[in-house]
Amino acid sequence: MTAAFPTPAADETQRLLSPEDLEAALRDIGARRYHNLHPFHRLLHDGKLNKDQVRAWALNRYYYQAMIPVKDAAVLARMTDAALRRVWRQRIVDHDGDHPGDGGIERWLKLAEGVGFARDYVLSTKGILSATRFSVDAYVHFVSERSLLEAIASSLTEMFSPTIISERVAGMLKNYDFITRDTLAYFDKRLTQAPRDADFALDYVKQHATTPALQRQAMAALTFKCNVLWTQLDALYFAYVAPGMIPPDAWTPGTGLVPEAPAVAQAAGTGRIEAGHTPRLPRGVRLRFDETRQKHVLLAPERTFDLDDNAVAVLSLVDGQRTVAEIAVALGQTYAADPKVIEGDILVMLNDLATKRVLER
Ligand SMILES: O=C(O)c1cc(C(=O)O)c2c(n1)C(=O)C(=O)c1cc(C(=O)O)[nH]c1-2
Repeated sequence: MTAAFPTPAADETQRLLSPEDLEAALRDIGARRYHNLHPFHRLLHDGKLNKDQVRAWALNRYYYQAMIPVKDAAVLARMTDAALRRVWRQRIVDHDGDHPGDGGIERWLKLAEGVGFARDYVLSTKGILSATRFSVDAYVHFVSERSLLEAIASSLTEMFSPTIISERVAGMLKNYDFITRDTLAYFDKRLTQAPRDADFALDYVKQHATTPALQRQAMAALTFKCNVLWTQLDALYFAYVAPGMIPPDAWTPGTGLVPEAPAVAQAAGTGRIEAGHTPRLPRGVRLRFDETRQKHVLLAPERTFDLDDNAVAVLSLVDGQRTVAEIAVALGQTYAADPKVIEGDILVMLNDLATKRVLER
């Protein structure tokens, strides 16, 4: 099965690397293949995703988080040395916690809830992409079937995670107004857990990869794991960014969420929009055509809302001059429809936008 992995050049295959050179070779794999380089992460960290795309990331990544302790239990089951198990079992405790309400998985659920998901929907894993499931499950199978050295080496992506985590937390806090420090609390603990885990795993690999063949296996295991992470982002990009082809049964925007509180419009001071009001876009909110995704969006500071054709037709007439009733008459003429019926529909739509604070009267 190792044929599936890239074969090193012939003169490299027989050479035993010093532990330092082995570490350098492993770091080089990360420098070229770690998921910080993936375009989806670049968009995520730079604030270029809309809220639904961030939601898709949080939802799918939940499956990775939930399966990490399953993976680590499989690694633990390969260990015949009690001292080794004592160290490794901490990883399971970190994710599961010591009691209900504690641990990394719980903190990831908070992150998913923080971006709007209903907890039960996330827990059900119903909406995750099949490709996410395939990649994560492949990781669990890998550590169950390969040698202990390969299982441990495959966790070495964590050598590179502190950098990406710092970049992600800073970028998301700066670029998305729906993300708070509380929502991202998951990552606080990882900043100390990941280096501790990675140092241990790296020492183990440097000590136990004592032949050229074993060193190649360790490198291939890390390459495989980089691919586990990379393919998850490929799948997210394909489904939710471009071409935006969401597979059957995967999460679609608008589902699995906790309904937004109806009082938000009032709290935001916008008030309900009625037929006689003249709606307008608040300062900083613009109607724009997104060339990449070939659709109209409403661009608000640090947020983007996808618009359907009806919303675009209405918002093209929202100019701070026309009343809702006048907009309904204009659209009634364009579409040869009863303005009163249109007015009712427009009011629902406009008030929904007002609730999201991208429209005011
Ligand atoms: O946020 C990230 O980019 C990131 C990356 C990785 C990784 O490199 O595998 C892990 C995590 N986070 C993480 O939170 C985590 O618990 C984790 C466990 C493992 C592992 O292979 O055992 N990797 C990672």
